[in-house]
Amino acid sequence: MDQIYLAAGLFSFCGILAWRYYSNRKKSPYPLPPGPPADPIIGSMRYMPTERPELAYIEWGKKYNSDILYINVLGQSMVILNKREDAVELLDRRGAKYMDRPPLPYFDELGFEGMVTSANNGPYFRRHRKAFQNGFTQTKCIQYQPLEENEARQLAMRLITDSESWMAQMVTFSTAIIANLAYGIEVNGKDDDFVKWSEGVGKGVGGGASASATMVDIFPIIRNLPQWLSIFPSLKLARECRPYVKNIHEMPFNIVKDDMEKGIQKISFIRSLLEERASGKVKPVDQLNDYDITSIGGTTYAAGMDTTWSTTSIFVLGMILNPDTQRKAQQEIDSIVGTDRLPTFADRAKLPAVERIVLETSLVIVNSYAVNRDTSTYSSPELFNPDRYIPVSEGGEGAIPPVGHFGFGRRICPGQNLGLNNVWIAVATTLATINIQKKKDKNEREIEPVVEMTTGFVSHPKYFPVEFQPRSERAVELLKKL
Ligand code: HEM
Repeated sequence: MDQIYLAAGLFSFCGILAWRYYSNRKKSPYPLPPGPPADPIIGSMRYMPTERPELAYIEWGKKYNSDILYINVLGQSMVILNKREDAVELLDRRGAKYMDRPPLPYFDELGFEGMVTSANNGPYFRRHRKAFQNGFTQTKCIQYQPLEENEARQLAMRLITDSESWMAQMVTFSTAIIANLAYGIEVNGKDDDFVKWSEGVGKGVGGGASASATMVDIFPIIRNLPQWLSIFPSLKLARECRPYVKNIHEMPFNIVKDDMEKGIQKISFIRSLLEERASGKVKPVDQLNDYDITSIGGTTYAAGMDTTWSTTSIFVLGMILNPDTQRKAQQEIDSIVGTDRLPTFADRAKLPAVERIVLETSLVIVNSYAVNRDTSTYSSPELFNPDRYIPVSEGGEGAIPPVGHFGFGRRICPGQNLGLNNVWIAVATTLATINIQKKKDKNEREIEPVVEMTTGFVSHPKYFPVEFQPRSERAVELLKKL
């Protein structure tokens, strides 16, 4: 009997593929952009890169002499944009037309069915987007600055005392900020449950390869396989990490509800949504039910945590490979902030060299990799060179800021004010107190970091050893004053 079902399943499956292949071929009245050759039925599947797809797309661009590429895998069409102008034109200017998302079965299997990131335009998308946009305006983000300053100082102290686990300290930093502002929960160090869950969620999100490219995305039917038949690596990974995703949705939400019932006063984003709902002043179209609020909380956690620690890790890499850039920013901090106190957000406008490092760090977020590696926009885009942004009037190149590291148009990251603040304060505080340098082996020889980025929805550098040397005893004293 099982064999009959299997044969029927395979037959229907091939039928669906053939139908998708032929209907797609017929539908195109205009010539398609160039791309890798396609085989019958499976399309260009055998050319699909499994690792670092953004690099393959750049190579295809050169090979087919086009900034816009087309690929069809199993009937699923994809257009790849390698050039800044095209991305801005299509995703910003004509954003209303291109704002929808393809189905993301891998992320659904992982437990992110409710995240706004995968929702298409409609009432659900609009009420979630509105909650984010209202919650994280530039003005609203000011209230989180004392929390961010405090966490950045704790981060610097932990980098000094436990350098080996520096990447886990970055995860702790971003988790501590998000857990506190979203739910009013305090996170205690890298062994806290919330940090462990963040690592589990990060592993699952990282396994998403480029969106829509895992086996689960290509053959969503395999989501029906029972647990014991999770034979495909992406299905197995999504199922392994699903409990962490469930935890970050449910546990903190229940803690907030519990606190409210017990009359415990703690300010948080999720609490403000629950209180707003209870006030009865919300328009029916913006009303959020428990599922909405739980999903908004889980999305805040996942979207804010992984991106922030990835960016701060890239900053560390940039600093050990570019000691002169580091010294220059430290000199700027010393001359503006002095050495008797630590930097705060009040110093931000007076620290342009630090700001340029934050900008340059953003240049390498995978989503915008190709568009920001265009040599007609940046000379030597492969170099970590924050000075490229120095205005022409001050003798610099006056390069324009990168685009796309916070997305585009109607889907632009609603947490960008908060995200940039988190990264800025981590960069400023670390540079003020620590020399970030290559670790030395037992023969006092510097260990060259092997620069390898992970493949995934959010890409980060793989672990490399670093030495975090306090700049002075005074700097350590200031950090200890917390
Ligand atoms: C340095 C930090 C951050 C970076 C680099 C970043 C980057 C991005 C990017 C590139 C997107 C677009 C993804 C896409 O088009 O599929 C995005 C979307 C999003 N981000 Fe961020 N983000 C950061 C921090 C945050 C924070 C702190 C929050 C939470 C408050 C947040 C919430 C979101 C949400 C909800 C979306 C989905 C928007 C939509 O689909 O309409 N992000 N982010």
